Amino acid sequence: MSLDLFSFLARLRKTNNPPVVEKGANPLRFGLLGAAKIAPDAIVKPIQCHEDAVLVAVAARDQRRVEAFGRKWGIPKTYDGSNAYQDLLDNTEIDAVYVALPNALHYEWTMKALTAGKHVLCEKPIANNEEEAHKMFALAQEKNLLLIETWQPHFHPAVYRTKEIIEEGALGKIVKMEGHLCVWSSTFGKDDIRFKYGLGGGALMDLGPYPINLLRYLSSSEPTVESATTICRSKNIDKRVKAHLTFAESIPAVVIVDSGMDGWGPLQLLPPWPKVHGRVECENGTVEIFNYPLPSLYHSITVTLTGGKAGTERVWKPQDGRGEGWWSAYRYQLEAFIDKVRGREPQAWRTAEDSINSMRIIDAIYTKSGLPLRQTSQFEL
Ligand SMILES: NC(=O)C1=CN([C@@H]2O[C@H](COP(=O)(O)OP(=O)(O)OC[C@H]3O[C@@H](n4cnc5c(N)ncnc54)[C@H](OP(=O)(O)O)[C@@H]3O)[C@@H](O)[C@H]2O)C=CC1
Ligand SMILES: O=C1OC[C@@H](O)[C@H](O)[C@H]1O
Repeated sequence: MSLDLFSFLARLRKTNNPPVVEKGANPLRFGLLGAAKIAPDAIVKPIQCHEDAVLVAVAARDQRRVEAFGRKWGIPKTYDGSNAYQDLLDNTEIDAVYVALPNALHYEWTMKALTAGKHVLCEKPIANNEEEAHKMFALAQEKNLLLIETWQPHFHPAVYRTKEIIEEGALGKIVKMEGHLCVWSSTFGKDDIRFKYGLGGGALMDLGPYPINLLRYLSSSEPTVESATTICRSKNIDKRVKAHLTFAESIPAVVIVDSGMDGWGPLQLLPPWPKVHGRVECENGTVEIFNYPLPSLYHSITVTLTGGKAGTERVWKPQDGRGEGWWSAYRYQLEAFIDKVRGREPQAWRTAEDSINSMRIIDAIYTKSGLPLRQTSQFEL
């Protein structure tokens, strides 16, 4: 499939500025915990273009900031101050919340949201550690509410297509795998939540879910962690992590994440080419997906057969099923969430087990590398 620049830019423009659609009779009412940087792309815009969802409120600590956020995104109700998040949860007109808080607060506010009777989409990683993840999903089950960790690549048809290529069988069995997510050091400010141990920081927490989940998804198997090495930027805050894993049938794999790649050029002011690919080597060839974390921005799926013949695909919408070429992975994810709440079978889903295992692997990598697990929340129900 060739990549025509005009349609590429037109698609991207629509992904970033999706149409605001008319809502149905009784849309699912969402509240947003935290006026976070990720929120516009991950939930505000997807809701704008979903006819069965409406964002009714946002809560943030600072009044000026939350009011500005509410105005910018047309959110009718704002909550501020030290009780803002709980005030939003006390709003009985809200059906579901999106938790966009630092990792260390995911447990507390998901537990509180479930207690308040809300369905929850919680940002990745779901918790500080596996122990917390177990308790969160146990409460969701007890309350008969939906809880999902938002790892959006799982919902994008390009990532699905990569799995399908492997499962079609022509490439033969998987022999080895690698997954990368390495980004420029200037991506984050010095005070970023990702650099604070008490907020659940660390490159593995922030970036690790991407390659770990990609390889689990593509191979439909769970790994054991053999070894891991880290480079830290400060005490207990990993900047770069390299982990060796073994998946089912003894498939070796390597996962590399880095939150501090050097720039290049004068004073290293220019961004490096990010390492954002997953590669699966099989008996008869390899498949590589470039930019699986943000496939709606751009991606490529390249299959190279042993002997040299290569082909590249780009997949923006599913062959069967709902979706538009301009939908972001977050939009596909919201579609699945709403399908599930409404009792319909979603096109893709992430189970409790999936998220709990993801935390188990993160914990195991920290342990193997000699770094402590992220601290369990002090919050008790
Ligand atoms: N799925 C994805 O593609 C992505 C997911 N993420 C995830 O989303 C979450 C938020 O990340 P991001 O948007 O980058 O982060 P931000 O720093 O922009 O947002 C964090 C939010 O947490 C709130 N907050 C509450 N307590 C604290 C505290 N003690 N210190 C700092 N902030 C606090 C702030 O809320 P307030 O508004 O109340 O001031 C802020 O809005 C993380 O879990 C991250 O892993 C991030 C990027 C991409
Ligand atoms: O979820 C994320 O996706 C992309 C990364 O650059 C970012 O740090 C992370 O939070």
